[in-house]
Amino acid sequence: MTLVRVEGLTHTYQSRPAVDDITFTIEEGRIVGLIGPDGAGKTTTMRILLGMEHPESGTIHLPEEDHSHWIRSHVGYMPERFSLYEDLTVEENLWFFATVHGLSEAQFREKAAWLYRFSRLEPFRTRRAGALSGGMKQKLALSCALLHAPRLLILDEPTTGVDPLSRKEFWDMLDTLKGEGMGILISTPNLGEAEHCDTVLFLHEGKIMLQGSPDQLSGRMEGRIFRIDTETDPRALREEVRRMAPHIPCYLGPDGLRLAATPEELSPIVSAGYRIEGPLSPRLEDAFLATFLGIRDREAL
Ligand SMILES: Nc1ncnc2c1ncn2[C@@H]1O[C@H](COP(=O)(O)OP(=O)(O)OP(=O)(O)O)[C@@H](O)[C@H]1O
Repeated sequence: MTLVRVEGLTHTYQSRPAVDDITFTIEEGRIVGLIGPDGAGKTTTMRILLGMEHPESGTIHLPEEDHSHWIRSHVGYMPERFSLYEDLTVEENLWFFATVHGLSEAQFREKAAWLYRFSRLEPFRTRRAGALSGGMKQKLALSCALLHAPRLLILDEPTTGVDPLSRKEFWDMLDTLKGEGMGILISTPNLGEAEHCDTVLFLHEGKIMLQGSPDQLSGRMEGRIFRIDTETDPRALREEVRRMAPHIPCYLGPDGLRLAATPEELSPIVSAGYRIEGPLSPRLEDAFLATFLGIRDREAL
């Protein structure tokens, strides 16, 4: 079932579009990722969906006519900044949010028991939230957002600044929730996390530059990814290639300098004597970086 359908959403701050004509849907049991650098429009998109900001144009369809009621009843939200009470313990924070959502004490006890198992926060229930690690704080914030059993979760950069192990645990939790049918909208500046999403929206200056499943997006680069070994100075090599072929997106990867181009476009580099390998099997990161660098280079030319 479709939980949210957004069509042509546009919002401007001081005559600069923060969100520019974006359209997407969120289904039950699916994770939609808003991927993009700082200022791309991820938070603004979420704030509009939550009714905190009124879009200049575009429409939002939710399963109920009364949007405010549906959002209050069925949406769990984790804002970008830690928004819990640092002086309250883990349990007191959970209890506070349970009362906000009108849970009875018995309902709270049942839900908290499940959340403690789910988030593995049980041993820390009497610890002040301010004394938790970054990863545990995020698990507590997620637990608070889950107390009223939402159907849709909106998570604004929940894994930024979180250590890799906690980040993996956090994504495991999201996969479990997805398996139970929850729809999830998550934002991140981290390209690696996009692999976990069913649909990825790559935003740049408020516009969707790429949209699709990770396989669809990497598939677009089939036959277009090549590499050169960077045995000497990788950055110097990148600058040299950019000088020879300024319109070809190239970026340093773990296996050398990667180039996104057709074999014909690579001919000036081959003629200069560089040994180019490929085409390689494209990664999702190739689709993002080639698109982003392609736009930036076009703007610079
Ligand atoms: N309240 C505001 N007033 C003016 N400009 C704003 C406001 N909120 C956001 N913007 C601008 O809108 C654009 C999109 O910001 P937004 O916060 O949605 O991006 P983001 O992708 O979430 O990045 P970040 O992670 O930095 O928040 C940016 O250029 C930002 O400066």
